[in-house]
Amino acid sequence: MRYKNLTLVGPMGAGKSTIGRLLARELQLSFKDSDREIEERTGASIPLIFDLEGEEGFRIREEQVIDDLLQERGLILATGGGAILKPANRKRMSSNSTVIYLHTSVEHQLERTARDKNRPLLQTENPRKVLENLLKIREPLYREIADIIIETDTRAPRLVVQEIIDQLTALV
Ligand SMILES: Nc1ncnc2c1ncn2[C@@H]1O[C@H](COP(=O)(O)OP(=O)(O)O)[C@@H](O)[C@H]1O
Ligand SMILES: O=C(O)C1=C[C@@H](OP(=O)(O)O)[C@@H](O)[C@H](O)C1
Ligand SMILES: [Mg+2]
Repeated sequence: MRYKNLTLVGPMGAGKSTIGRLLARELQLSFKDSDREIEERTGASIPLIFDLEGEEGFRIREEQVIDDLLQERGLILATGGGAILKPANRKRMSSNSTVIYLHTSVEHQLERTARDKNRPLLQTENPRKVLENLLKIREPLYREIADIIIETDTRAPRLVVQEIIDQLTALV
């Protein structure tokens, strides 16, 4: 195993879930998505968890899942866009993985999330404003923990994967 764990961070629509799966296939590593893991453990969808427990309840579950999953080795972990908010998560990601920030403009985030109703924070009148406001708070945190930053606006998923592999190879 050349790599320790790899964690993908970035805003909604950055492609964390999509790229993580492709990258895991390419590197023959196992793949986990923290949102899917929460859904499997609870038997509830992300929107239902937000309805029943609020964002705060969801964040507690997310922290537990990230802590558990990053105990492993050789894992590719796609996180949710807000996972970097908790200092404990940032610490766990930094110490137990190489962190890859998938950078994406709000314009592309909007395009990529428009048809998907499974992101409770975007079920509003003005998702653009929500994404802009979230990015103001979160962008410095993504940058703070990133070992590698990958631009995704100009690359199809396959090329994002290739760029990640190129940058990882340059790191070691
Ligand atoms: N680099 C890319 N170029 C074009 N579309 C993409 C890219 N990355 C992801 N997508 C598409 O955007 C949508 C959201 O991707 P997803 O992996 O769910 O993002 P995230 O997990 O970061 O919220 C999906 O339909 C996916 O196919
Ligand atoms: O940005 C966020 O706060 C969230 C992002 C979502 O994951 P994706 O980034 O994979 O869409 C999911 O964790 C939840 O809806 C909250
Ligand atoms: Mg995702």
